[in-house]
Amino acid sequence: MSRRQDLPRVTVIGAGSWGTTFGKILADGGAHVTMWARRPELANEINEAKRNSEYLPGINLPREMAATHHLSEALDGAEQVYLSIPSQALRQNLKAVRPLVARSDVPIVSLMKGVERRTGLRMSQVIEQELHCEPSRIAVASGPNLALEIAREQPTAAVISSTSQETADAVARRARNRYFRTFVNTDVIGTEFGGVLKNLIAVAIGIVDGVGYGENTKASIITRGLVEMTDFAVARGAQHETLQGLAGLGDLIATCQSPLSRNNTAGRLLGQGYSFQDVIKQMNQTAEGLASVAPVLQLAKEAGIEMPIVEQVKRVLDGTMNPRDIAPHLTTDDDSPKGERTHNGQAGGGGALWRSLQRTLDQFRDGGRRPPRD
Ligand SMILES: NC(=O)C1=CN([C@@H]2O[C@H](COP(=O)(O)OP(=O)(O)OC[C@H]3O[C@@H](n4cnc5c(N)ncnc54)[C@H](O)[C@@H]3O)[C@@H](O)[C@H]2O)C=CC1
Ligand SMILES: O=C(CO)COP(=O)(O)O
Repeated sequence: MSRRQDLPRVTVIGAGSWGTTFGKILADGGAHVTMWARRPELANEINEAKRNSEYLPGINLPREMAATHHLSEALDGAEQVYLSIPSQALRQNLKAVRPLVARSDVPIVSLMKGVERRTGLRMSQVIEQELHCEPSRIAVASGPNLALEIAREQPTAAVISSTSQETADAVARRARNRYFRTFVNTDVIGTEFGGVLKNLIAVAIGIVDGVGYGENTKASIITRGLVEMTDFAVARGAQHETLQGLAGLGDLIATCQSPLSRNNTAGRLLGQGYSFQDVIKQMNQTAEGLASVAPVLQLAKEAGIEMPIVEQVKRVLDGTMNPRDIAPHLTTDDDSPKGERTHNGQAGGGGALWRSLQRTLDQFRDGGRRPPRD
């Protein structure tokens, strides 16, 4: 594995579709990227053919990308570490990563969009626990980021979030290039939950698509889905505006519209009548939403938040609801008409004032030199 000594070194753990695409983003942005792949044959293919034909068919990878299946080799000298494996496998992998990330100033960046099924924790929380690192060292990347479109270099925006403005800025500067623009924010909770929750709404969209329902149904689910996402995330500590940004509305639109989305695809198969077990067998890539439904509903219950769409996705997954019945159930099933507004949508007064204060503060802090806020 040869390395250009003059380039900044970054490591991506996980060489699936998003890990490899992000590696390409970083390499095209001027870094030397070392991918860690679980399987040696995939590492060989990336090294020798500059391809990852299973996950990114037809894409040529940059010369500045190398790969290894040895974790210690992958992490050697990394200035930033990006994590992109299925959320349910993160904790066990971090146990092996921990002794290898010796420097305490290396930012750790989550590219993942799931919550841990057993604990309900977000990925940044799992990282904090397993790597014993300060939250300020952790960043998350999210947004409307369908891997294959970005690998084809189609212009895309994303948001990098960290509780530390400095960490968010450093990662955003590294993770950008001519086709990939990064904004920043400091709302890690909202940014992570945006990515988790839009997957669940995309499963719902897939289900009604599979049934054969049209655009009214889908637009209704997307709109009400955003309300559910916002109510949930704000109740768990997010800022309302984050859910209106790239990591919320932006990603919701991309994922609900695209047949490239694995969550959308899984939903479509369910809507066509396949059982949950059949869908799992047919999916050869990660559909995070399927594992996130139960922990999200548990967190919603604890926060006293109603999520009728997500509830019904769970019932379809459990086989206790016919996918055809999902559409009439866009609100909870009582007779009283519901107000359309989100629980937390009273942002009109206090929220607007807060936003304008924040913008002013940002301008003072930034002096225009930082990546823009999402
Ligand atoms: N593909 C996409 O368009 C995007 C995906 N994401 C997120 O990125 C994360 C990773 O997803 P993808 O790369 O798309 O999934 P993928 O299914 O394409 O790849 C997953 C990778 O993890 C590896 N893996 C599977 N089980 C593992 C284990 N137990 N230990 C270590 N490695 C394991 C696989 O071999 C594969 O290399 C997910 O959280 C997903 O939500 C985020 C944005 C875009
Ligand atoms: O997160 C994504 C796009 O932003 C990818 O969505 P899927 O995981 O459903 O493919």
